[in-house]
Amino acid sequence: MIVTLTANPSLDRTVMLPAPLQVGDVQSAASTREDAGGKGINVARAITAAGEECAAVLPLAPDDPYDAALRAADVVARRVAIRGNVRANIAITDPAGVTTKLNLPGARLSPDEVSAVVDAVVAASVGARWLVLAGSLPPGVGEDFYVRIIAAVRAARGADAPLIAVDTSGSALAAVVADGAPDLIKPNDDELAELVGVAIDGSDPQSVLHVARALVPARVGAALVTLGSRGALLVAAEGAWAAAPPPIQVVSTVGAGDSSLAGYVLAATRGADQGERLRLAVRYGAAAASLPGTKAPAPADLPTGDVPVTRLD
Ligand SMILES: O=P(O)(O)OC[C@@]1(O)O[C@H](CO)[C@@H](O)[C@@H]1O
Repeated sequence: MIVTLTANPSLDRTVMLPAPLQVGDVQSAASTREDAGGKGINVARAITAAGEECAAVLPLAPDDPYDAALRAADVVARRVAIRGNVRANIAITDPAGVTTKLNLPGARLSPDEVSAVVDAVVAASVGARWLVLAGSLPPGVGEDFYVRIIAAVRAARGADAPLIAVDTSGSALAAVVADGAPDLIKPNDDELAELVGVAIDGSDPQSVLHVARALVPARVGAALVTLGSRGALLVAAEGAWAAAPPPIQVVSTVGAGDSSLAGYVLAATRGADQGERLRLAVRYGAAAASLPGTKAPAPADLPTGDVPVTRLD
């Protein structure tokens, strides 16, 4: 069983343009779509589509329009009732796959709502093998929110606590790395550079590895560093690997990182070694990038091309 938390879900509206975006101009869209989004929901959709048991915890007002999209998304949701409404995030894509994204802050949670989310994650984590904490934090929860969740789950579950993966950025990621001892983080190269405070050349695997090694294994169990069209790096205690994606036609890059994380967790749950986890992560990321909007990939969407995995150290 895998559990995800989406503290800050979003109704993802994707506007598909027939030509590149012209900032400041009027343009007609070719089509639009709406997905129940937010990083933990996206991870849960990919994991569920792969046939693994998964529950997605999220704060959600009972009458929120987001719920209709969530019901269509085919995930087992554990809703924590709140008063505010889910934000709507906008993505604009063009025929070349260039994706422009506008993300809103999200609804503020009251202290009672924050506690209810923590309690819901602790309750959902019974019997879970992985807990995925994913996405930005909404106003009101505090930048150490994921640290608080990790501590609560580990205190409640003890030796049976799930492995914990975190996909976030900025101060929330800094807090987790400082005090949360997560089993896995999934930054992209920009997020990793901001975290460590040094420039990274994403085209040079050794540059990424050097920076990630400042964290792994001293502060986090492993780092899955996604590099967009260049693939990803996995840095673990026992070694580091790089993998390049197969050629694909990019449609929308929204959710590609989430699908990579889903691929890693799926492979880990099935007992795969680190190299195979990275390979599946890259295949899932590529599949998501080849789909429109925030559509999560199913196994049938995975690219058939080769994904070479190279050992780095
Ligand atoms: O503001 P956050 O939580 O960092 O990102 C939110 C978001 O961009 O992440 C997903 C793609 O990764 C989308 O479904 C969603 O709109």
